Amino acid sequence: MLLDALKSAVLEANLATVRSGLVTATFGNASGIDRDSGTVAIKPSGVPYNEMTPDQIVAVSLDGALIDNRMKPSSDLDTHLVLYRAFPEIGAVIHTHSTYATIFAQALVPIPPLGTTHADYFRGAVPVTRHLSEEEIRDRYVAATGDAIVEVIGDRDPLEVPAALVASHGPFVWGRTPQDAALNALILEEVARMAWSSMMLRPALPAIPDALLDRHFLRKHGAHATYGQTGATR
Ligand SMILES: O=C(CO)[C@@H](O)[C@@H](O)COP(=O)(O)O
Repeated sequence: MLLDALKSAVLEANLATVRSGLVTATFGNASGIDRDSGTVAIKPSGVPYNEMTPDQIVAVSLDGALIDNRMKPSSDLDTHLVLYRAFPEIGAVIHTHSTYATIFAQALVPIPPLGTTHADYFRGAVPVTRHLSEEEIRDRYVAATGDAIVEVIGDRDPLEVPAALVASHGPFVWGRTPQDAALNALILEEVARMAWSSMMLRPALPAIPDALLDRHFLRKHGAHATYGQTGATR
């Protein structure tokens, strides 16, 4: 993908998080990667979304070297880079402080799969990371945040659980494309809100048959599906 096209797609994903009500002020950040060149494009740090332009999107290499240095890259850059290096399947990463997902992150509670809406996008609970050690916080906070996400996803397919809640911080979400990641970030907030409300309505919730959850996920993302807005292509 040409760098200009990648920057435009990344800008659009950043603006989609605003339109979806997932970010306020300058919180959050979206990035995308062109796997052929190993170029990552990410939101500039601290720039108000309503003033953001494609040429302000910052390009860096997968090891973090600035390709163009007109703007300072997002302060969460190293988290995004850790995820791109660990998950070669993904093409975009989005971080938000969306309200309900952040409630679960602050409460250190995974988002449970309480319904088929969840199952359509996330295979199983959306996990919460561990807290970072004092040394990690002091010496390599942003990169260690990415390490904790990779650890909590473990050996699962990152495209089957395209999100994790960073303990006491907020969600990081990903997908095959910036558009896919923006949709996953929106759905994550929706299922977090549904789960929180269901848990308030009925604290002792009945279990859902795994067969129902699996059917919904595989129906949308079966082994030969194309992820993203268009859903399964089977
Ligand atoms: O996670 C946080 C702050 O906790 C960041 O998303 C937020 O400050 C946005 O920083 P950037 O503008 O991307 O550097």
